[in-house]
Amino acid sequence: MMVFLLHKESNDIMIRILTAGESHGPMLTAIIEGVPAGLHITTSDINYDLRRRQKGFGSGGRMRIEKDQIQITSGIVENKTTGGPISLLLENRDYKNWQDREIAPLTTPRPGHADLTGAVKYRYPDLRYSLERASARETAMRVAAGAICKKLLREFSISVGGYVVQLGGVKVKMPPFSLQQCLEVAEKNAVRCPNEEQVEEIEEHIKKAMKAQDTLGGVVEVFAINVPVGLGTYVQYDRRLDAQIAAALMSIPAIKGVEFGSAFDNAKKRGSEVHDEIVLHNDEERVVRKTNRAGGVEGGISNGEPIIVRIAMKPISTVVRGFQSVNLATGKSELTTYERSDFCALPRVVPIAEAMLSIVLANALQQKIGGDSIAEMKPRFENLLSANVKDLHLRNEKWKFNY
Ligand SMILES: Cc1cc2nc3c(=O)[nH]c(=O)nc-3n(C[C@H](O)[C@H](O)[C@H](O)COP(=O)(O)O)c2cc1C
Ligand SMILES: C=C(O[C@@H]1CC(C(=O)O)=C[C@@H](OP(=O)(O)O)[C@H]1O)C(=O)O
Repeated sequence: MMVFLLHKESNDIMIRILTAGESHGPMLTAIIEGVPAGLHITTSDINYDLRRRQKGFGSGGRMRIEKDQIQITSGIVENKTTGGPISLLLENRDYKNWQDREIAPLTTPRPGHADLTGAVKYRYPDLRYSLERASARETAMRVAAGAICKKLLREFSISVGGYVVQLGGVKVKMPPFSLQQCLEVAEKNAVRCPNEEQVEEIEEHIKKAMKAQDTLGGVVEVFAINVPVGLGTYVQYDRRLDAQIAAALMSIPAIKGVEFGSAFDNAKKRGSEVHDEIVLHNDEERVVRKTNRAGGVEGGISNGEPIIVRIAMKPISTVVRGFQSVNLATGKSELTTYERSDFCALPRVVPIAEAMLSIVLANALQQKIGGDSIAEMKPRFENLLSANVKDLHLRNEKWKFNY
């Protein structure tokens, strides 16, 4: 029984996700490996977040075509995970509109897209191949996989959320709410703004850009609460929790900046104004922080404070007026052409960012405590939580650092 309760870091247990599919192909696929057995999952759990990913003011015509509904094809039997790989399918309803159509090749690369880089790298005969796979359509599968990871985290009372904190040049005046309350307010409006008083202003801002046939980006904040101390590690660069979170968030198409806590503001200040002082909690059994400017990670390890990360999205690259480019078939200078596009996808990035954060945290938790089933993980997690600074038994005598 003692062995059962011991938790050790295990690198071979891993939650891994692979997705496949083209934006206008018949369907998208995901395989999720490493989810422990016994986790309750229904299609509604996944569809809930898929619906959230489709909702957002500023979307283009495509979101009126797709009605994302997941199909579970393995790894979940009678609404419980088996521990085997989970496979998911999602139909692209737009496929039938492209099927059997004669499609002119795309030969003039659009700046801000993978058109040119992908075609040069893979030697494509048509730039469309790049956009088909680089498209953010694929993030639907990340959200589906993320919904499973979220459910796993929730078994351990860890919750993840997000909202918009800046849209284009409009900064949200953050209300004096908890992170969870901000999420709840934001979910009630189409721009995912945590301040009800600014919803109209933000919608107007998007409307103006749309009227000018232009596009917008902005900043999203994602958070995770009740994350235990000890996820991630500094022992190798790629195992640092902040590095893993940053990479996962940066992998979302059009995300070009990541900030932990108030990192960019901190950079302007003196150290004495920035670092989060350590104080005894009322019960004196554990230590907590007076502030959380670090955003919940120190030395690549979660420190028990909420993980708070902001991500910057560039304005959507496809603009109606077009950009100067070169037609690679004729060698002539040409304006890019416009087919269809989102004007602002920022509100829809919130569930995608939540999914990416959940995937990283679920994997880090699995690495920390291990376990093939929820039943096995639960006591290990309790053991992790009950550990506190008093258990450290730090020595209080002089010593020599000898090898
Ligand atoms: C939810 C979401 C929707 C997007 N919709 C569009 C779109 O309609 N038009 C567009 O040009 N880019 C859109 N993008 C961004 C492109 O996918 C992205 O800029 C492009 O693939 C190049 O990748 P990069 O910006 O990461 O370099 C969207 C991104 C996200 C996250
Ligand atoms: C399909 C989705 O997003 C798409 C992402 C995208 C891009 O270039 O990334 C371009 C648009 O697609 P289309 O070219 O078909 O209009 C978006 O609608 C989705 O989010 O499900």
